[in-house]
Amino acid sequence: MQLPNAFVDMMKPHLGPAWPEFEASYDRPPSRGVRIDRWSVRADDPSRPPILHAVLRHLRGQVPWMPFGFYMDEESVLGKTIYHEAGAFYIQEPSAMAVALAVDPQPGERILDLCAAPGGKSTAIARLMNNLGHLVANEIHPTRVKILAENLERMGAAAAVTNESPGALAKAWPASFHAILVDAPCSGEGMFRKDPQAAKEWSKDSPIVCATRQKDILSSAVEMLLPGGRLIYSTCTFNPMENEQIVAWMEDELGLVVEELPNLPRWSPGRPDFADGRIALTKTRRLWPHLAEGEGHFVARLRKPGAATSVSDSSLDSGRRARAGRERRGEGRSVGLRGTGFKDWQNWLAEICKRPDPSIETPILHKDIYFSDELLGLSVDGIRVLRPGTPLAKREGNRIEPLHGLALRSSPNRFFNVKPLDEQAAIRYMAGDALANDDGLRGFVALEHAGLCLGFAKAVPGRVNNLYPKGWRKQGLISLST
Ligand SMILES: C[S@@+](CC[C@H](N)C(=O)[O-])C[C@H]1O[C@@H](n2cnc3c(N)ncnc32)[C@H](O)[C@@H]1O
Repeated sequence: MQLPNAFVDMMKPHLGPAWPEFEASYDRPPSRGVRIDRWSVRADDPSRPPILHAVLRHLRGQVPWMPFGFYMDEESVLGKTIYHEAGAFYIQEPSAMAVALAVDPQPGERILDLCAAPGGKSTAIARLMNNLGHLVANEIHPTRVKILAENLERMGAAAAVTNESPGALAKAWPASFHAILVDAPCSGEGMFRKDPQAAKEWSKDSPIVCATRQKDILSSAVEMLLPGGRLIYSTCTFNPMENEQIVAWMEDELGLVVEELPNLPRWSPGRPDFADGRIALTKTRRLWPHLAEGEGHFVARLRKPGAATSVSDSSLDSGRRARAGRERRGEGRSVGLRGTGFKDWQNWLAEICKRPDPSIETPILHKDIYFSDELLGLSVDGIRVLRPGTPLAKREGNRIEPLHGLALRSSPNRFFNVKPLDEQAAIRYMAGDALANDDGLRGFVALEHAGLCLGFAKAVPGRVNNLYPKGWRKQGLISLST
């Protein structure tokens, strides 16, 4: 492909003898990948559903640095299947999979993904924590934040979604997070072969403009880190100004300390010679498109000085203790979820779930929607919150009806009423077709296929009403079993 001349002039001296190989990588087709989040991909795991073999037949081998990441051909139909709709996998560029591994999220941690849409890294972070942490996914752009919320919901990821500038969040949430990811808006030099328009829009000023914005975002991010917390910085661009030089700036100006990232297969060390020569920059990592199959990425992890705040010492835990106290007193956390509202929820959950997920037992109620509480203990004054967690159910008068988010976040075996569907029936269900009530079920039913909870239906005598949300319905999803 025709690379911008100023880009060649900038990068060629930096790459030296590697330049021809790097340049040639732009003539290869872009890489695509898939993260299989819901099913175990271990060959010896008996819980692997048989359909996984069919899914793997559509893939081209494992991404070397991601145990549940696989390469996918451009023409793959996986994105048009019921498995995609039910959150079994997330289509993600393979190099981008490196970032959640660098975050290394731990159960119980409070984590902020500051530039999160469309949600590739947030969904991976939630998966790596087994949904046992408190993730806030923020996106500044008002349209992109909606796509983020939908992807988090589809993947059953426990996360709050906010739509704020980093500066506004820093005012509201000082010293609040164990880890913050800044997957920064960048000049996108790793996007050129996927999106030739990105190459046309690139100018020699792009790295400088982007670096200034990145410093602004990072200055806010550091304020929100707990002492001992980690900041993960990543870009999908190659120039030194937005990568090693930003990391050197964070050490000098923000007082952070670079930390060694693992040496995963095909990851290369960062380049001290791209900044002021400081050796610590070898602790950062680059995924070069001529050395690792993927579009390319830069990732660094830095620590804020101070004794690490353990999960149990943090304000998260005081939030949890305060909530436990309110529960003992029979109060909910939010307006409308006190006294009887709270009891109604518990009674309803006990009616439909034989084993409720503990993280949804004490939701908050906002505008008649029950959400899981992922903002636990964080002030929301003046913050645009799209959703404080997963939408679980809605209150209609004195009834409670399950929402799709509850299905996607749950394993089907948590519910009393489960109706297995074969793949063709699941395709019809997701198209919005009516279902036959041939097994005498009554009330809310969770629909199951391949170990996935597809959504809900309501069984009444003689028929089953399809509750698959109208906005999610799709015609013509493709079968993998034929
Ligand atoms: C590289 S993308 C994030 C990709 C995302 N992390 C993922 O894995 O799906 C960067 C995001 O930063 C957002 N952004 C742009 N300007 C911003 C700013 N000044 N502050 C915070 N975020 C910004 C963009 O809208 C974009 O969604």
